[in-house]
Amino acid sequence: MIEVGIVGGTGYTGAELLRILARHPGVKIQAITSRSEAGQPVAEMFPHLRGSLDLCFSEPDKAELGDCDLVFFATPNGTAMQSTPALLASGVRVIDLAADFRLKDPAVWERWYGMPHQCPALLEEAVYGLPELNREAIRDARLIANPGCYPTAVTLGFLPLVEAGAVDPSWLIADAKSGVSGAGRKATTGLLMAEVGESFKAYSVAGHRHAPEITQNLKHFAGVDVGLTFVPHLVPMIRGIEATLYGRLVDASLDIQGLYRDRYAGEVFVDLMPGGHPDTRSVRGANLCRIAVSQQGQDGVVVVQSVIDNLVKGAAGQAVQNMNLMFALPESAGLESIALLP
Ligand SMILES: NC(=O)C1=CN([C@@H]2O[C@H](COP(=O)(O)OP(=O)(O)OC[C@H]3O[C@@H](n4cnc5c(N)ncnc54)[C@H](OP(=O)(O)O)[C@@H]3O)[C@@H](O)[C@H]2O)C=CC1
Ligand SMILES: CC(=O)N[C@@H](CCC(=O)OP(=O)(O)O)C(=O)O
Repeated sequence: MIEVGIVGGTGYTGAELLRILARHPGVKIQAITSRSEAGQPVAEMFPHLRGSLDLCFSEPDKAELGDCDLVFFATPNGTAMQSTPALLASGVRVIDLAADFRLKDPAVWERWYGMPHQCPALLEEAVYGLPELNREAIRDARLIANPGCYPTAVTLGFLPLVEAGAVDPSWLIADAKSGVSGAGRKATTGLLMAEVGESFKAYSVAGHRHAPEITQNLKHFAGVDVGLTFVPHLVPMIRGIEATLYGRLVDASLDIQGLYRDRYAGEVFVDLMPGGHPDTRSVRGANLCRIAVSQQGQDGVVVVQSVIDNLVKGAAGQAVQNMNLMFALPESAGLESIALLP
């Protein structure tokens, strides 16, 4: 059994890790931290875990994380980088669900996250945990930077086109929409039901911190600079991201359906639809990115629709997929649940 610790067990991604790991056949949860709920039984806060998990929350500094095989950080940006060097030194592997190790350039990190990086020497070693891109490197990694939610939907949506050089890399548009759980569990006026219900708006139009992450990914497999316009929106639903992506085909006669089919052949957690319009509820609760691709008109504009559950393929499910690879378990262990309808 892999012995795991979770730092930040009361947040939405931490709770989702607990839901998945409580029934994972190869995992024993050793420690779950919360500063605000330390000492409280986890199943008292999360009754859906009654009978599945018999542990109390503990303070992060008392959780004996150094005895675990793996520690997940489901904490705000800038938290994992404080304790990751010591954990790695004691032989513990780390998966950070936040952004601390996603950007390779510490100056870019500081510009977008507003704080200096505490361990820039680890940025080179950290493996970006998108299995469909980095599967082999993930297997041997000590430190995984679990991708952001929008970057997962957008990168998987654009990947086949950009990797094949099939679109103009200087003209890529990502129009993305997220449910409110993407903003975490902390109380915020702007996330009250009366504020977000029956309304729909764009935000961070001047620049969002996921833009450099997506650009870093696309540039990596395009081999050239990319020009990306990324606009996130907040929609009145709880879970889910829908990203509508636009590119200009270099050759309008390209078989784009075939390109996607070949790229994602054998990928259990990417579903290419033959057409139609994937909706977020078709992936709710599932570790899946569902994609449809089409061409509009004769002028070579390709439109990709990519949907994920932000808390599953966009966070906790992807983290467990990475863990499975790191510990040579079946990649889909613990991740077989089908989406919930309605
Ligand atoms: N929500 C989403 O869809 C996604 C989130 N992420 C990222 O995952 C991370 C967690 O997100 P989410 O679950 O939504 O966040 P939440 O705000 O819902 O939860 C944060 C958790 O971290 C704990 N925490 C806060 N500060 C500290 C600290 N300094 N030291 C230790 N623990 C701390 C909190 O518990 P307590 O205060 O009691 O200790 C809480 O359990 C974030 O970095 C987020 O950006 C990534 C992809 C998607
Ligand atoms: C709806 C909403 O507010 N979404 C968050 C992004 C989700 C997130 O938690 O960001 P990471 O994936 O980088 O951790 C935002 O726009 O800041």
